[in-house]
Amino acid sequence: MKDMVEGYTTPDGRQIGGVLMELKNITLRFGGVVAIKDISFDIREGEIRAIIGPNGAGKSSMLNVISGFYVPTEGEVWFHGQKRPAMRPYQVARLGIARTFQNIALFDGMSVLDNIMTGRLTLMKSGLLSQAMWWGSAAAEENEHREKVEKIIDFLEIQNIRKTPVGRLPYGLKKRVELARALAAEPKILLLDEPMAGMNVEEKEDMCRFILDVNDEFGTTTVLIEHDMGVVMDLSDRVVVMDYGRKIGDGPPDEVRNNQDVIDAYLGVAHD
Ligand SMILES: Nc1ncnc2c1ncn2[C@@H]1O[C@H](COP(=O)(O)OP(=O)(O)OP(=O)(O)O)[C@@H](O)[C@H]1O
Repeated sequence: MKDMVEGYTTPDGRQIGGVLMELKNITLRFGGVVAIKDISFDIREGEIRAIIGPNGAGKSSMLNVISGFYVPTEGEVWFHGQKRPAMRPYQVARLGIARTFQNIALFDGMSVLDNIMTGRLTLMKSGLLSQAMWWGSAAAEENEHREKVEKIIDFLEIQNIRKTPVGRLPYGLKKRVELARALAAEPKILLLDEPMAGMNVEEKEDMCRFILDVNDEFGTTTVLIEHDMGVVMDLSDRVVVMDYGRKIGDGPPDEVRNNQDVIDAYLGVAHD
């Protein structure tokens, strides 16, 4: 049963905690285009939260508001019980929000290991110069970062490609490396923008398993956009449904699946 203050227990017995982030009456305009219209929802500690909707519904825009890439025209973002001021994306990243991208954004010429290490940049204390010179505390710090990264590499079962340049990897593995890099930042909230896009069935199954295992092992709160309905319904604890910038549904997968507005939106039924 859901307890809106303390959290709730999922049907598979996982304990979901209190509210970690709250989006309050978010509106986002691009000139005359209203990408998001007065949407509110929350994200709870340990939850896998999906945002779905037809093309152009405003899902990526919403993810960009959460990641700080877009500042909403109206409305507020609350994180850890405090209103988040307008920030640059790197400042939001330092708060513990990491993401993957719809189109893979890795450094093709760099090894898997080095790509994942870039995920730790926001956590590094010593400057680039002392790191480059391998000076004192920088050396100790780098060892610590390496250990964390190796743990993630083991966890995501990519040991055998750790030295391979990313450009040589098949698509499904590149997506896994992106997940690894985002995890390297030890995020409080992990944002996944279409993590299964372009994957075959086997790759999708692997990615689903890893997302669930990450949630299990690290307790990471995850927000994902995904078009594959089977995946969304299997993975998520709660789903926000957007259509033409508005929220038309919000709840557990079964509830959302039976919501007539949601069914109409996906069937393309006209609305006012
Ligand atoms: N930078 C931008 N400038 C102008 N309009 C934009 C911008 N980004 C998004 N939009 C518009 O905002 C609306 C929502 O777009 P958004 O990309 O958020 O939808 P989406 O649900 O993620 O779509 P898709 O599933 O196709 O990726 C669309 O009408 C889009 O054209």
